Amino acid sequence: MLPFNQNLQQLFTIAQKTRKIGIGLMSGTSLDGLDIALCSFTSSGLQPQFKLLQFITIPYPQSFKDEVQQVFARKTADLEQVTLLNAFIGNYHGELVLEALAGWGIDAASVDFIASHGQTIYHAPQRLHHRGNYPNATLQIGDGDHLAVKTGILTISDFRQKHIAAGGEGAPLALYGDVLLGSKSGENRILLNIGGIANLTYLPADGDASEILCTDIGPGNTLIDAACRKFFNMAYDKDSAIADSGKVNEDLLSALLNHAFFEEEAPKTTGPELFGLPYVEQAQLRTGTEHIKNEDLVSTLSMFTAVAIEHFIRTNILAHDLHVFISGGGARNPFVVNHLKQALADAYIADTGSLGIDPDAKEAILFALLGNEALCGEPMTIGNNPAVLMGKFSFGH
Ligand SMILES: Nc1ncnc2c1ncn2[C@@H]1O[C@H](COP(=O)(O)OP(=O)(O)OP(=O)(O)O)[C@@H](O)[C@H]1O
Ligand SMILES: CC(=O)N[C@H]1[C@@H]2OC[C@@H](O2)[C@@H](O)[C@@H]1O[C@H](C)C(=O)O
Repeated sequence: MLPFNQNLQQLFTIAQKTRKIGIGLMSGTSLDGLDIALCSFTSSGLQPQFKLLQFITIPYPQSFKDEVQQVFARKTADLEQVTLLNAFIGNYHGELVLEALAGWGIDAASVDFIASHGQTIYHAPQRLHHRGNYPNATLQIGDGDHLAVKTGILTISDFRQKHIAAGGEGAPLALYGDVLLGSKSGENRILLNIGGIANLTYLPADGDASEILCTDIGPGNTLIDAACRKFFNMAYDKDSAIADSGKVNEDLLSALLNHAFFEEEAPKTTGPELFGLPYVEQAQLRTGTEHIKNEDLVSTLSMFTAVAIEHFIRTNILAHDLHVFISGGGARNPFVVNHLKQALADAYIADTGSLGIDPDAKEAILFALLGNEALCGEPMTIGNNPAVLMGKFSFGH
């Protein structure tokens, strides 16, 4: 036999294993920390036998958040900073994986793969960039080679590019995990994730793939967090204490809800590039609400998130007997969740914990699952969504 790259042999061996141990990594738009989910898989595809073995979120230090914020969702940024962060984040995430493994008393050599989302720094689907000649685009940094070499573990990364290459917007990828882990015959389900951006997957009771819908909805916590940072020097509105102490400004709320994105047909994606503080400031100028109390602003932004979700569900998902399962940090925001419970009074609403899926771990589990699919799955056809296996392979040696 001619000599060949032994990494390919390793890849083949791992793909053939009947039980794989994989780590899913998610660093979301909230920039709160790195979510690390250690999972085991004994199959792929429509009946994934999967177990969450360990989960941790390692919070980012403020200095790291500040460095990423310099380039995050900004139209102009220091290109040197982007370049440095790409390598730095890959290596840093590798260190955090080793730290988590040490904390769990698990040897890196017993982990078959890491599936890493990276850090989104800019999301630019055509519906946002409006530059005719350019395709849908998105950029996640924290290169997989650095993670692989740091940990010595096969790393699969940069999942979103293939989705775009196959006709999608690069998100939401939750579709693939939600269909596999969240479907239940006989129950109309919505899996709602309230992270920085809110998204949902609708899974109809009859499993009709043409009815399944997975889309971003609008802001999740991103605007609430931005206002808390700016006016209260706090990372977020813990247990919605600030929103509860303020009053919703109805004029500003109407102006915030008045954007073409909300009328566009789903599936669609968005990000803090659109729903950032400048969006709020423009709505305040239009309505003469620049001087409302900071507490009222946080109340109004929290209601904006809640009402955008409620409207989307009411107008797009006409099924009855809805069971809504919430995940993401927003599941712990009582102001938002209580509004949804009141406004969607006919629906059963709980967090994904009641499905056995830790609400904080759900997105990291998704990437572990996508990594497992990349190794040994088959492309899934779900309606008109891209039917592709995603992710790029990096080797530790
Ligand atoms: N106790 C709490 N009360 C209110 N809000 C909370 C609480 N805990 C977390 N959050 C919110 O959840 C956010 C973190 O959510 P999450 O980790 O799901 O975001 P993310 O993974 O960055 O999002 P995405 O994947 O959508 O980009 C925090 O920034 C905060 O706004
Ligand atoms: C480009 C990007 O990073 N998008 C994220 C973001 O955070 C929530 C929402 O916007 C979602 O579309 C996506 O993440 C999840 C994991 C997804 O792809 O399903």
